Amino acid sequence: MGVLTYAAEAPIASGIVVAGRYRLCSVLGRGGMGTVWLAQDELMERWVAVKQVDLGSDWSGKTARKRALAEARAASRVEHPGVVRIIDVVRDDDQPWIVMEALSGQSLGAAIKEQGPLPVEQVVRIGHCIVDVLDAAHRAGVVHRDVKPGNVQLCDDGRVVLLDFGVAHVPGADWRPPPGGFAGSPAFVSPEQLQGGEPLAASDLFSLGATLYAAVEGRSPFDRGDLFATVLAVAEGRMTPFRRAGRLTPVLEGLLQPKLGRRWSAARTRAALLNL
Ligand SMILES: Nc1ncnc2c1ncn2[C@@H]1O[C@H](COP(=O)(O)OP(=O)(O)OP(=O)(O)O)[C@@H](O)[C@H]1O
Repeated sequence: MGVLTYAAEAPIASGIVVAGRYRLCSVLGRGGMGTVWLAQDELMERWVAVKQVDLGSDWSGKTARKRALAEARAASRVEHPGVVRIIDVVRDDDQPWIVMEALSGQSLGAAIKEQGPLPVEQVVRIGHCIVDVLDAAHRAGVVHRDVKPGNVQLCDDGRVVLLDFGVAHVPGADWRPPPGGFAGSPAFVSPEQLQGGEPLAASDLFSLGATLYAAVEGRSPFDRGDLFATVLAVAEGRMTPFRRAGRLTPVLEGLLQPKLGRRWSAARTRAALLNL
């Protein structure tokens, strides 16, 4: 099969075949919305990743199916090598599954956990890739809303890929996260997102700032160890002072501006990263 790097990791194929075609092999990762499996596409004879979307409290699977379709459509709308390629959305036993290209490597979140703070040059490169992806997404009308280290995949071939469009906003989409709460991850969301405001491209740039900060400093600028304290730190714009960011500091400060009018745009961020 195609991606040979998986051969060693993939154990004996399981007996579970999804949609008569995708044989589940091993778990690639788990998130709040479901489990991502490495699977063999027995028809095309290649490796794929399939995301088993949790049904939550809706046992009929109707909401989960809408959610899965919305996620797949949002990601498919952005044509960029830095966005995970969606192959299909299939239904098996009333459960929706998103079929994607299988990416090698590990998430940025896993890399930080394993290695601690990453070198500035590496974080500059990651920043470059993700700001480019976000710019493409925003031009396509998609706001990701959950940019964080766990959703950035560092592939073995150097590709940096944005994952998980599960709470992305697309105008006119059929499914939206329930109103009232906020979509995203507390330690990485912008203050305006926390207040449940309209989805804005600028909010993704704030989350990019928090993600790059976490990569270079080893933890989110607002992580206080418990949810309430973390949310308060975001709301009050109190970030932990920089210790390792070095020449990345002005870019991170620009992206992490709590006031929308002062926050750096994708173009300004890209230009600044180029000059570092
Ligand atoms: N296409 C893929 N190829 C390889 N690994 C993947 C792929 N998609 C996801 N993963 C792995 O699975 C993990 C969880 O994926 P994902 O973030 O899409 O799930 P989720 O349930 O939506 O998570 P969240 O908690 O952010 O909502 C990722 O951190 C990544 O390591």
